[in-house]
Amino acid sequence: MTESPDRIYANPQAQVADFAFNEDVVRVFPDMIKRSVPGYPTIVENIGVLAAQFAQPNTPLYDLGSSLGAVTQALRRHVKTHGCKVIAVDNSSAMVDRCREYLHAQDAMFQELLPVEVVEADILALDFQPCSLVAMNFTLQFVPREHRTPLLGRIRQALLPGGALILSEKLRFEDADEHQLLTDLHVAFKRANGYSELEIAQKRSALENVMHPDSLEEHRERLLAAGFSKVVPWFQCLNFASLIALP
Ligand SMILES: C[S@@+](CC[C@H](N)C(=O)[O-])C[C@H]1O[C@@H](n2cnc3c(N)ncnc32)[C@H](O)[C@@H]1O
Ligand SMILES: O=C(O)C(=O)C[C@]1(C(=O)O)C=C[C@@H](O)C=C1
Repeated sequence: MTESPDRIYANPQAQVADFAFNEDVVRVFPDMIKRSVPGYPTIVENIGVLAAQFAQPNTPLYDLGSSLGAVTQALRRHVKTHGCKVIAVDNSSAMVDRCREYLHAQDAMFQELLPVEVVEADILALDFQPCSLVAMNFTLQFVPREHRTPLLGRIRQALLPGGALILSEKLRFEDADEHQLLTDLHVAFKRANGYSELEIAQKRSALENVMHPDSLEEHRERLLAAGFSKVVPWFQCLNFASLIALP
């Protein structure tokens, strides 16, 4: 599949619109997320590896905010548990359409993959089935803050004993110096991946009203308040981290 380079913010814009997961973003998304999120390929692949340890026979695995299905594909590469299926959910119709195309291509290439259902829906309105794994890879940061604890509570209620939530997020840091250092290093990461100062600045302003990262401490407290018993960080690269939360 051809991968178009992300040039969305390459030219000066009189007014930078709020970031949206629309067709323009869909076209460049694989390139955009790899060049923007330090550790993204490692996180995605290892969500598959971790999921295989938690998946239980005859249960669904959720990929919430699935975008083009990168996590769903990793789940299908690694989870061999009998009777599992993946439910991939996203509320962007542009993402869902392209995700279905990618997954059909994967179906045609490999036999015996877990079945997948791609659902166009708001994860806040989802009726969760009892499940053994939920992955949210850089999705919760786009959910309005007041909806985060109730959503995590519903996920906790749906998780079967022995299951897990894998939650990846951009982090902010409570210590101002630490926050500044890791923000500067993230900018250096984007620069090293070929983004110009203009692209970095315009994307920052596009995300400002749309994406609201929390600190690791806030995540831990919220997950415990939502009923999870244990929160274990398993990955951090600069200001991006992934956690395992156990029911
Ligand atoms: C940064 S992307 C996720 C990347 C993807 N998980 C991956 O690993 O490639 C965030 C996704 O969450 C989706 N999203 C945001 N809020 C949502 C909601 N309330 N319900 C469903 N999907 C949502 C967006 O449409 C977008 O595709
Ligand atoms: O923080 C940034 O600058 C980002 O580009 C992050 C981020 C994300 O974490 O989801 C934001 C939007 C795109 O989906 C890709 C990456």
